[in-house]
Amino acid sequence: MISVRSVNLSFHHNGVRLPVLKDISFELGAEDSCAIIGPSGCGKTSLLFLLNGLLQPDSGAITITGAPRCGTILQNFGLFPWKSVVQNIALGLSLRREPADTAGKRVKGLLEEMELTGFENHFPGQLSGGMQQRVALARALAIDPEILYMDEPLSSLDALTRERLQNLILHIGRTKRITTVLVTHSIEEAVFLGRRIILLSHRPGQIVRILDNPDAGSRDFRTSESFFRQCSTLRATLARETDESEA
Ligand SMILES: Nc1ncnc2c1ncn2[C@@H]1O[C@H](COP(=O)(O)OP(=O)(O)OP(=O)(O)O)[C@@H](O)[C@H]1O
Repeated sequence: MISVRSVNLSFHHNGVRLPVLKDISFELGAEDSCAIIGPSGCGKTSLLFLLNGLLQPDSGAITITGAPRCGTILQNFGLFPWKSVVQNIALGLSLRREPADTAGKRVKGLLEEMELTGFENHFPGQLSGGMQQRVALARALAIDPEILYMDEPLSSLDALTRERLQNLILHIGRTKRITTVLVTHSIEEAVFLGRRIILLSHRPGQIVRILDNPDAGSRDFRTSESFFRQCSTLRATLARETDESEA
């Protein structure tokens, strides 16, 4: 469904070309769940932006079959502080000029699903981090996406809220049959949510390894032996990669 072939990306800054991603190739199938992890500044967000079309590669090709509907959750939730919960959730629907009655029903359903009923007219600044994240999730889900891109969606949350929302993302991905692509700094989160884990090197980011993680996909996985084993493998690979780049 998503095919990335020999993709290179660089930015130009003050007349200097800064290579950011180098020779990236991978494929994801429908309903796959993928986590992208790597050192700070290695190009994870840039890769996500290439996938969702916000950036174009210098060379190589990204092919996504079937023109699927895509939702994106940006770092720090990306909510509009001056818009209410309802207005934030309805944003994608308004942009698509969805009739008010269908949009209203959809938003009401999502408010219930994300346990936000009663907070319709609150502004993001009046909500906890976990609630803001549920608003961001509701907004991304409002357009009924087939692919959901998430850029460190849970990084600013406390441990338990983070686990609850990881469970929610897992549940949503499975029940709504959405392909999910998640950028994260957390080894545990990558292993819990990614059936395929793409590990990038230091900038310019190259794929060091794609780890198959077929047991991801159930809540119980978090406490299983296989989970801890996969976390150790990923941690060791990440540490090795960081050491080599700093040597
Ligand atoms: N628009 C831009 N113009 C110039 N340089 C940029 C631009 N966007 C990103 N960069 C640089 O490209 C590199 C990769 O950035 P990116 O945000 O993709 O990395 P990241 O792995 O997501 O980082 P982090 O883990 O810190 O969030 C960084 O060095 C960043 O400073």
